[in-house]
Amino acid sequence: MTATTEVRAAARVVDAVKVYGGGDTAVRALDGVDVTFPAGRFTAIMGPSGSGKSTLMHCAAGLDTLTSGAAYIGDTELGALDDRRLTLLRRDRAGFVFQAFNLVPTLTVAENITLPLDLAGRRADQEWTEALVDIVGLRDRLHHRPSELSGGQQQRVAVARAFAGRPDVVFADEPTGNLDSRSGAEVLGLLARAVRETDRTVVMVTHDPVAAAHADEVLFLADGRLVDRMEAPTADKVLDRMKAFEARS
Ligand SMILES: Nc1ncnc2c1ncn2[C@@H]1O[C@H](COP(=O)(O)OP(=O)(O)OP(=O)(O)O)[C@@H](O)[C@H]1O
Repeated sequence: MTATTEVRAAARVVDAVKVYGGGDTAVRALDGVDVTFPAGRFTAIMGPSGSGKSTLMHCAAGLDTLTSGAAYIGDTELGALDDRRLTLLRRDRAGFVFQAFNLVPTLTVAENITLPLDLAGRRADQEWTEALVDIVGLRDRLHHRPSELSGGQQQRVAVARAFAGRPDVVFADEPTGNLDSRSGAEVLGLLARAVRETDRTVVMVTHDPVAAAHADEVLFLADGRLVDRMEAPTADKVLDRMKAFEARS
């Protein structure tokens, strides 16, 4: 971090409420959440199953809409955009890593990495792409197809792809859910390194304390509310915090 005291928000939600359904069966998945995801930081969102983690991430990323409140990427309020402009904003200013790697099987690793840029008609920044390829350690796999890679390698391609367009923020939803612990640790290390070395922002949903420990800060949700946050997390500290929530509920 630099010496500046002002925190620039890569993304944020203000008094975010999300209600699914209506009447007796309505579910209040987010119940008045205020969260800032600081630029240049790796933030993990944790909480028990059903606490609203995915809902918060999807609404912050413009993949879903809030019932009330506001979500911003940078200074742009997502609720003020029509569908087309929202799609463009997601494409140009956000990156995504999901549990399923979502690579295109017929394209090479290199083509998968630059696919979002190609679809947007943007030219890949050669220097940036080269740096990403080195960060994720795929230089000798660039001309392979996804089926020729291990799961961990495929997810590393997805990480490079998410950062390819220099997005303001990369949203990762259980990015290690399909990986063994060693590959998972590698992917998390790469996410942390990409944040550090390229000054990007990552917001990651996880239920795994070991994964959360790779983040700079962990936010804890319970019943759709932000109940705690932890700087410089360790897996043990996160696990203890989670146990305390479970004991209370
Ligand atoms: N499309 C939907 N329709 C109705 N209810 C939903 C929908 N999506 C989520 N919910 C409900 O909203 C609440 C929050 O769900 P969400 O998926 O955000 O939680 P989560 O913390 O990500 O859970 P998990 O760790 O199990 O993935 C849950 O009670 C869930 O059942």
